[in-house]
Parts: sequence; structure tokens; C-alpha cells
Amino acid sequence: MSLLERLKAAARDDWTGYVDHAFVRGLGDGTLPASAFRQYLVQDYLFLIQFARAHALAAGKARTLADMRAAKEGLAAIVDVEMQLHLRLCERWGLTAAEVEATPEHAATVAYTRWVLDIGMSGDLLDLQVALTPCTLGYAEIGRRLAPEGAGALDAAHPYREWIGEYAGEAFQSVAAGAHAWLDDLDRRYGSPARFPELVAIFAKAARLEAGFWQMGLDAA
Ligand SMILES: Cc1ncc(C[n+]2csc(CCO)c2C)c(N)n1
Repeated sequence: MSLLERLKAAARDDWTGYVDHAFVRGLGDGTLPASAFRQYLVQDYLFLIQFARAHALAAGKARTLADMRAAKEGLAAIVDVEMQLHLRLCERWGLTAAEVEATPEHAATVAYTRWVLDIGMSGDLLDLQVALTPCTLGYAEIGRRLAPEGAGALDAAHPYREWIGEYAGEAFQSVAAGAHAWLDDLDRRYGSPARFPELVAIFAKAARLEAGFWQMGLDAA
């Protein structure tokens, strides 16, 4: 079993509470209130700025050039791809980048991002990648779950079609497959049965913080 499968099995309830959150179901069937999505979108942009720092920290934690390259791919996926999607969506929702950047971070955003940065500061590269896994591989799972037939099969009028399409699309799924393989590689080199309970605790906490992030969106509805 891959490390991801073992972590998911050990943190089943926290994982389900994240990937099957009411916010996700509302995104999928289009019933999510616009106010909830807008709150999410603004905070997610602020979130991505901090997660870019976490990926840069991963490059600094790397002890091999191959690990540094893998961390760089994650950083590029955020600053070159994901943040562009957000800016396009923000524009559509009548928000400029300057307005979004000037918005104060919500407590849920601070809690999640600074905790990940702290895991990265105090732990090694495996700890940090496990803390980042619910983010990358959770969104890949959600993308596949919301668009099992591919984003092209979604109704053109679906309000969250572009968001779902981004995470269900081939480009992101391939980034996620790379992250999955890298996680297993890190586990082979740095993992051990003795470390597993602590990795589960990190993974479960990240999944709960992801659920808290969805809830922050819903609470604004
Ligand atoms: C709260 C929240 N969690 C996860 C993601 C998805 N995401 C953020 S960085 C990254 C790695 C680069 O691909 C991914 C997949 C998000 N946008 N917002």
C-alpha cells in the first residue's frame, strides 16, 4: 500500500470529513451559495501565497537535487498555474488581485498555513510533505470525484465548472501523480514504522484544517 493509502486508512474519519464536506458536495451539484464560494476564493488566494512559501521551504529542506526539483515543481504549480486560475475566477466574481491581497486573513487561513510552515520548520522533508499531502492529493481526489467523466462532461452552465475542471483536468492530475510518487519515494528513504503514528497525526490534522477551511466558506453564506 502506498503511504497515502495507509494514512487515509489510519485517519479515515478526518479524511472523509474533508473530501466529502458539505462545501464540496455543493460545489459538485452547483448548489453552493455564491457568497460561500466568494469567501473561499478570496481566502484561498491568501492561502496559496503562504503555501507557496511552504513549497519553497521544502526546497530548502531538500538534501538532494532531485528533491529540490520536486519541491520546485510544487512551487511552480502554485505560482504559475493555480494562482492564475484564482485571478481569472476573482475577476469573474468582480474582485481585483489588489482587493484580494488587501483582505485580512481569516483565522482558518492563518491556522492552516502557519501550522504547515511550523511543521516544515521543525520537521524534515517527509513531515512537511505529509502536511502538504491532504492539500495536493485531496484536491486531486475531489476533482476526480466531482467530474468522474472529465471536466468536459460537465454542464456548460454549471457555476463551478471552471474550478472543478482545473482540479479534474489532466494537467493538475499529472502534478498530483508526481506528488504521490514523490511521497512514496520520501517514505522509502526517510519513513519507518516508528515514525508512522506521528505522520498519521500530521496528516489527520491537515485534513481537519482543510475541513475547517471549507467550513469557513460555508459560514459566510
Ligand atoms: C485550502 C486549499 N487546499 C488545497 C488547495 C489545492 N492546492 C493548493 S497548493 C497545491 C499544490 C500545487 O498544485 C494545491 C493542489 C487549495 N487551493 N486550497
